[in-house]
Amino acid sequence: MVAILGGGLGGLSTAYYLLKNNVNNNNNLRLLLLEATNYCGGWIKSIRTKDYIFEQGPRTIRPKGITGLNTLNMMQDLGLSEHLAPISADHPAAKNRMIYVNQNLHVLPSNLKGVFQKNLPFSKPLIYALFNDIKQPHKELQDDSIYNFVERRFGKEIADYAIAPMICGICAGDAKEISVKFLMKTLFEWEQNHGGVVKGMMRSLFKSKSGEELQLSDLAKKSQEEKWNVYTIKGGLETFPVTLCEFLKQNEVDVNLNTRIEEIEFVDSGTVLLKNSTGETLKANHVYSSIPAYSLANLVQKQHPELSKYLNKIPFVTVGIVNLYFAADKLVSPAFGFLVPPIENSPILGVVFDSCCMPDQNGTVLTVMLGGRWFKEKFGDDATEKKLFDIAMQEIKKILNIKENPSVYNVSILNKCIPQYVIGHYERVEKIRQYIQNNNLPISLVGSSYDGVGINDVVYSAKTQIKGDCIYK
Ligand SMILES: C=Cc1c2[nH]c(c1C)Cc1[nH]c(c(CCC(=O)O)c1C)Cc1[nH]c(c(C)c1CCC(=O)O)Cc1[nH]c(c(C)c1C=C)C2
Repeated sequence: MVAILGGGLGGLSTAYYLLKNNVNNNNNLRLLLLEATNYCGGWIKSIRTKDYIFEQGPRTIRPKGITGLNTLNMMQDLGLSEHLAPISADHPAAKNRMIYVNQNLHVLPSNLKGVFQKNLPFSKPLIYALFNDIKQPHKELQDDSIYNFVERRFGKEIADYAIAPMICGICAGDAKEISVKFLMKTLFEWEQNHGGVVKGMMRSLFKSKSGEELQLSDLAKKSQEEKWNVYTIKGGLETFPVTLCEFLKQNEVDVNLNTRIEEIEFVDSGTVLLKNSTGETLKANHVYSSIPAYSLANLVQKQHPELSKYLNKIPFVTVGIVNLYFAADKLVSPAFGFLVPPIENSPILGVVFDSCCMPDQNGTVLTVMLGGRWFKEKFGDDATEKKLFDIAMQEIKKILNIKENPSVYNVSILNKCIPQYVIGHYERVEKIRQYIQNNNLPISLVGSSYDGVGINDVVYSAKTQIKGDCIYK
């Protein structure tokens, strides 16, 4: 029996690929998914009514790259093809991404032409950043913060107004702490191996590309032909984990809700005991942990304090989400929304214009994101939903010039929801996996704590982890 800890997208995807593996290899491995709460889907949660959808976690998925195409293959397999709502590259939600600087909203360039023009708040056309890169001397490093790297190669304005807000949008984190390898591994390697980004890029143009071949589903091919930028799911993103969970149950995966594991004991390389909160002990041959690294740290603390210490070194941040529904239509211009660079020292991280990104919404739907890396600093230890709502309203009235109050709203505090891949993250994860291997522990690590925080990354890391675990072949 294989046990899967956690019923978020990481755990569900792990069960899905283990099931596929069973079918492909004619195995009959029993699969048991254990979820501590009464819901499968983790942070992906949608509140739907006939007029609006409030997304409490992620809202869009990227179709591109091997990880994006892989998720589309899974979507088709789950029968979700007709439920997807693509946003094409020329849609305002794809083109108009803004930042709020010096009390003004500025649209970021979205095409090559824009790179040659001067766009506020930048003092020069962005193309000048490449000259900066060519001029910079070589600096040998193992890792660096993404902010330092971009400031060094492309200048402070790009670091402050493009990269730092983008890091807020992706992981609600501080670019001065996040590893450059999180988003720019290839660029960093070009700098380290070839002395600069432009030099590395020129050399790579003459090298043949190699990568994993992925057989594309019709849906994945369609996304390429129609040039999708991102997509959502009609009726809310929650449809994805809910459908995936149903698929697993129909295929005889045991999904146990309200089952909180409190301790893990490794007996030998093929036996592991999972003790739950009611004092019951489950025996498995292998366990896949998709729960946050800090939760796993608690479970292994007694038997493997060193492993627990490494796991606890992966920090997480809390995000406040304020969803707002206004009956009036088009209160904002058509755009994806805006981000506030940390240098502006605002109480909010950004706002998504959901009614522009998602179909079938009457009126105006906005989501204000607050806190992240600065949650405690801005809101203290006793942040209340009322406090977050008041701040969100005050900011959107000021920035978007909205006069009315929302007809409906929802506030969620997502406690420790996004892992932070701080400097040294990848080496730390390597050390954790090395410890597991050296001690022959029958456990594999999946989920957002280790190999990528996005939806596509989480799905893909479940697939690659299972492929690498030779015990099932
Ligand atoms: C709970 C809040 C979340 C914030 N980021 C994420 C969540 C769940 C996760 C996330 N969002 C994006 C990515 C990148 C890769 C992907 O899968 O699409 C991840 C992992 C994309 C994204 N979401 C927002 C922005 C501005 C971006 C950046 C890229 C883009 O322009 O598409 C909206 C947004 N998310 C967060 C904030 C603070 C925010 C602000 C408007 C945090």
